[in-house]
Amino acid sequence: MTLPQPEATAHTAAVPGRAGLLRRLLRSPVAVTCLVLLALISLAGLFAPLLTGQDPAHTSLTDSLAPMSGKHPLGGDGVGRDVLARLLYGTRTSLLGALLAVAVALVIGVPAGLVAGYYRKWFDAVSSWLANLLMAVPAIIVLLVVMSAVGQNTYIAMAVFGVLMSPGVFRLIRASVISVREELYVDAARVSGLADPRIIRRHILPVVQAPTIIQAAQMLGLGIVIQSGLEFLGLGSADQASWGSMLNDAFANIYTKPVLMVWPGVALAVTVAAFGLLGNALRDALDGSAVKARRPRGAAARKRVAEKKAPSVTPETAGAEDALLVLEGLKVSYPTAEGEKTVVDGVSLTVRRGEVLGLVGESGSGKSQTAFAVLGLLPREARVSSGRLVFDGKELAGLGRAELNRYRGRRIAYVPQEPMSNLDPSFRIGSQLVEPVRRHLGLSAAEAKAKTLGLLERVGIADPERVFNSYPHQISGGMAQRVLIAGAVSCEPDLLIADEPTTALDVTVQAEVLDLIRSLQRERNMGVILVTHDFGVVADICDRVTVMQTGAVVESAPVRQLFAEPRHPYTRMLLSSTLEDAEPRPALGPAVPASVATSMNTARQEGPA
Ligand SMILES: Nc1ncnc2c1ncn2[C@@H]1O[C@H](COP(=O)(O)OP(=O)(O)OP(=O)(O)O)[C@@H](O)[C@H]1O
Repeated sequence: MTLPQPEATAHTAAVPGRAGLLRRLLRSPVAVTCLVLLALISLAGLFAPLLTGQDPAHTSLTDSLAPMSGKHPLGGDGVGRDVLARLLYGTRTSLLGALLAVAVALVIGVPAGLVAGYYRKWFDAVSSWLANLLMAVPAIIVLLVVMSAVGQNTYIAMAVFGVLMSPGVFRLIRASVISVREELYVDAARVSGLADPRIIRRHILPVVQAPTIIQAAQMLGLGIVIQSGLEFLGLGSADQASWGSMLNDAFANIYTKPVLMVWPGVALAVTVAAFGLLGNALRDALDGSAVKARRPRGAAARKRVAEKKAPSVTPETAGAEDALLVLEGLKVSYPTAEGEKTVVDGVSLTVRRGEVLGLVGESGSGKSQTAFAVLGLLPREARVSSGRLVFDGKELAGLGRAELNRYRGRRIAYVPQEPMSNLDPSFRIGSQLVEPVRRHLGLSAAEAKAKTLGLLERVGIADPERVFNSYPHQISGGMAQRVLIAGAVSCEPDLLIADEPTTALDVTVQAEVLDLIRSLQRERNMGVILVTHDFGVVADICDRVTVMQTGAVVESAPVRQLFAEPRHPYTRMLLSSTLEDAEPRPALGPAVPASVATSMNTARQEGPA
């Protein structure tokens, strides 16, 4: 069945890619000026032997403080060395020294920040402690000690300075990774079974590259200043021309020939300012291209039901013969300042093949936490214990991430609440859908594309080719949810977990998306866990319902039975607040009584529970 597609394309603007970034950068006069200046300075250093025939280290007492002449276009310094030659060759020393320091800082800081931010745990604790320690050490003292130990070698000093700058890079990268690893599209990538290195390469690195480039530009300027400072203090290599050593010589002759200060001073000021301003221009150009607003997952619990908890009614027990998923005694808690807070308390449920299980309860009752526990997606700080978590006869509790990835995406799929946040804004939809298909089903690129286009058509997208080539911001929310449903069923999963899949959509699109999930479920005989707080949705498509209150299951029953005879006071309270005055009628057909579904749809549209 191909569904109608009422939702229109939201935007048609192109996503700014690398070419877009360069274009924007080149539109900034400041950036262009800085780039031109830095290119000229670099070329001057590179082609120094062609630009001057003088040896920068050659001293001649007769040329001491010589005025400008054909032989010495910028004159001679205190010991008769050619100032122009020293300026040109000094460019090499300054730029190479700064580049070395930045390279060392990035080589240490970037991988350490990535690992600490992504994996956290002991590595994060140890590396953060080391970073704090290094930042507390006064850099100049360390450099002086190193130079007195290893001799006056500028490059060794700059490599050590790179080590001292690495904590800054580490902190920046770690903070960027932590903010992006909680993004829903990163969770979605995990759920689709992608391995960590791939997630880091595709979803994390593109986000951290912008701050890294900006930081590198700033550090280059700083590196040049520090390197010149050391040379000015006379701590550099004596036989090496550098802007710092030129300043040192100029300072010694400041009263007799003050102009000697001008050349290295101008070179230093222009280069450092160009790096700083280029960093700012890069930041401006990148602004807005990283669409990374962090969205909180799940809503905070709203008002608690005043009603005292009654004992649970027909709690779910395992053991159904055709059980696809058996969860027993799941407990999830979080450490808080007031002690441990239990948010899921002994939840048991069973999903059979081809069955849609509705998981209902008010906001904060623990539905999403239960679903995330099955998916292995709970935050690291969560303490999880469960008697059993058995999927298709295999115990999943305690499996490592790599083993879990054999199930996630391939056999257990996930449809999230907020479709847009689950698509990475920097990649085309096609590439996001094709990758898990290729990985899990081992298809070639062409086969995976053909399959994906077929799926997009199947989920009711009228122009699959266009959507395949679009970026997420170019499609509507309803279309994005169809895309995610296509992605979820692409590897033919046995179990689909849909966490409030229609909450973020408008009412007309909600019904279509529910229809789609139901028809795909029947077509593929999938087990489905549908997390919702909406009894109308339950009535529409569920076979059985499990009701949760404050982290525990209070009632579990076939859907018709639950609507006809709700036994737990909490279920009755939820139903009455949903149905208002509507009377549930006895069953009319094989699924939920049509009248119940209709009345509840009406209630749902008129006012939510
Ligand atoms: N990282 C966390 N740390 C502490 N408590 C948390 C954390 N994540 C969720 N919780 C708490 O767990 C409880 C259950 O949350 P959950 O998201 O499962 O509720 P829900 O029933 O799905 O509600 P909703 O429909 O609003 O999403 C809530 O009280 C929530 O505040």
